[in-house]
Order: sequence, then structure tokens, then C-alpha cells
Amino acid sequence: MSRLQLHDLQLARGGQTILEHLDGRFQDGAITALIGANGAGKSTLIAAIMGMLAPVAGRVACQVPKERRAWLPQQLALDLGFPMSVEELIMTGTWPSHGALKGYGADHYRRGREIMARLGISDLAHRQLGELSGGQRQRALIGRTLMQEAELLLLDEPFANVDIETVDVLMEVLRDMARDGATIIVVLHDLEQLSRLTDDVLLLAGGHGRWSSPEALLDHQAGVVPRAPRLPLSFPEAPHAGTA
Ligand SMILES: Nc1ncnc2c1ncn2[C@@H]1O[C@H](COP(=O)(O)OP(=O)(O)OP(=O)(O)O)[C@@H](O)[C@H]1O
Repeated sequence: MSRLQLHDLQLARGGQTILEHLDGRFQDGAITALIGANGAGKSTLIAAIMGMLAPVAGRVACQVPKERRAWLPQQLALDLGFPMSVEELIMTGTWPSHGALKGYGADHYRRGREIMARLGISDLAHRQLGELSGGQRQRALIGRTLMQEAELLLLDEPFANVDIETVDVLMEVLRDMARDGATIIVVLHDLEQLSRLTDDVLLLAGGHGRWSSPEALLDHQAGVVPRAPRLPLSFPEAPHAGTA
């Protein structure tokens, strides 16, 4: 089953085509790695999937309701300087379905506490976001998507500037969300993380997309540079239009 499909998608930025003839299905309950060199078009594709960028041609078919779609940008892109506690942030996860003005019920608060316990941040509930470490902040942000009951989750380098223990916790939570049927797409640059976490790979290169498996990608990388720790090093040639 796939609730997110790309059909001959063409995307442009500033009048310049960035990606074209992009096809494929993201499987429900699977975690897909989105990889590619800087400027390959990863953020552009994410913007299109989130409905923030209209395609030049083709389409994104997404059956996940808007209130169940969540997008977690790179931490650096987030302004977390405004006064808000960890608990308050997590509770905002109810906004897309419940509205921002209705206030929260006892059930919401109970779920919020369960989520913080699961993420190991209960003792930080009343801490301001600006006073958190990178790992603590990322746990809180993932907590918000759990509160939202996100069924489509896009994450841009979620493990950057995050401690090893937090990486383990977050990977476990993401795997659980996928097991519950969520479609998860994660921009990654780290091969080890990719092989631990993901089921599928969508590689962007040369304006095209190519689907692969983590195993095939790792085999290819091992042949190119033994013990290569980081992506991107070299990618298999992306097929040209019509040959995919
Ligand atoms: N608003 C914009 N106007 C014009 N060009 C843009 C705009 N945003 C991005 N681009 C260009 O589109 C191309 C794809 O950018 P995109 O941010 O999607 O790549 P990326 O794969 O996410 O890169 P990175 O790994 O560096 O985040 C780049 O050449 C970039 O310079």
C-alpha cells in the first residue's frame, strides 16, 4: 500500500528545473532515505510533497490528510528562541486536528506526559526550548509529531548535532511509528544511520531520481570507497528520462 506517490514529477526553483521525470511510491509503514549531494533537490522535493511548491508538470498524489502530515526541518532552520516550554511545544501537536484556540483536555495532557516519558524528557517538561541541548530539542520536536499522530513524517537530517543516545531513542520511535503504518522520509548523509534505519532509498542526482535499497547502496559505496563513513561520495548514475 502506498498513500504517497510521485507521477512524472517536474520541479523548478527560480525558473530552473531541479528535478524531472520523478516517479515512485513511498510504501506505507516504510522509512525511505532521501539522499543526494548538496543542491540535488532534496528540500525541493520535500517542499513539493508537503504541498508548499507546485509542480511544473506531473503530480504528487498524497492520501494522507493534511493534519496528519508533519515536516521537521533541519534544527538550524528553526527559530526556537520564542518563549515556550517543552510541554507547550509537544501540546501544539494537537493544533492541526484540534485547533489552536480550543485549549487542551485532560486526555491531551495525559498523552503529552506519556510521550515525554517515552522520549526520556519528562524532567524537562517545563524547561524553555532555548535552554535545551540539540538532542533534547530533537526529542521534543519528535514528541510534537507523536502528539500530532503524524502518518506522513518528513525529517531533514534529524540526527545532526544529536548525541548517540538520542539517536538510538529517535530511531526506535521512528521505527515504531513506521510499524504503526506511518510513511517516513528522512534526509540522511550518514551511511551507518541509513543502513540501521531505512527500508528504501530514493537517490537524487543529475536532476533525476533513482530508487534503490540500503543494501544495494552500501554495496555500491563499498566498491567505490572501502569503509566510507559518510555520504555523499559517489552515486550510481541516475537514469535519464524514459529509461527508469
Ligand atoms: N528559492 C529558490 N530560488 C532559486 N533557487 C533555489 C531556491 N531554493 C533552492 N534553489 C536551488 O535549487 C537547487 C536544489 O536545492 P535544494 O535545497 O532542494 O537542494 P538539497 O538537495 O536540499 O541541498 P542541501 O543538501 O544543500 O540541503 C539548488 O541549486 C538551489 O540553489
